[in-house]
Amino acid sequence: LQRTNEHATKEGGNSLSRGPRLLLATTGSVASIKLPLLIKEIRQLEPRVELKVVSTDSSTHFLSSDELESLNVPVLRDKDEWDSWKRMGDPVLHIELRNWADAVVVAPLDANTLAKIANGLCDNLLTCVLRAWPASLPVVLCPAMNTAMYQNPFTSRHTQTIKEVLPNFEFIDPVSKRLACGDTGVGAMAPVSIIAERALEVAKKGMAIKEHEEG
Ligand SMILES: CC(C)(CO)[C@@H](O)C(=O)NCCC(=O)N/C=C\S
Repeated sequence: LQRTNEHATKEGGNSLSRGPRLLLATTGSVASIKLPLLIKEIRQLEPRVELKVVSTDSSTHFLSSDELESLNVPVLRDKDEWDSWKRMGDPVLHIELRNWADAVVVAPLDANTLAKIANGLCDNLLTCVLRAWPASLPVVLCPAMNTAMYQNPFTSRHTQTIKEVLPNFEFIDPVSKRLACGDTGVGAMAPVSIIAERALEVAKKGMAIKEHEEG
């Protein structure tokens, strides 16, 4: 329980005393291997940033646990939700994270999670955070998938739906590069440098919005 309380906003901490709070998320794309690079880049740009990571169970195939340990960042998984709630009054992890973060960056966003967001599905920690996410705060989605998957009509339909229903969600589109399966084509996650720069911009914007809302 102690672990999850750390997500609660610190009472009395004035806004100048904290850096932007960024929730990074990885999903079931090979591009999840870029998480350590993304974290390093973000910390170089803004050493005061506070980071937490949510990794879907599919994503864990691409992230070795000892590599995650060395990242020196809390990585929350679906099981953490179940470990931390036993009875009424216990913290609800996806709400704790929703209240803690100034912005969310999903890098990489796999086709499955794109489809879930577009249809309001929330069957894991990440999609529950996004389903509860405030309309006033930013989310950045970085799709990454095989070209054939990216060209499937559902990709553009789901993307368009999200842009219409959730205008505070924005996309950093994939690029054409050599993919994990050997193909070369559109579907590779955008460059880490671009994602890191945008991640900090939206985290600072989210922090300012929250300060304004909290008065
Ligand atoms: C994996 C990485 C990061 C290597 O530079 C790049 O190719 C990428 O984002 N690929 C998109 C995901 C992918 O490849 N999918 C799986 C089957 S093709």
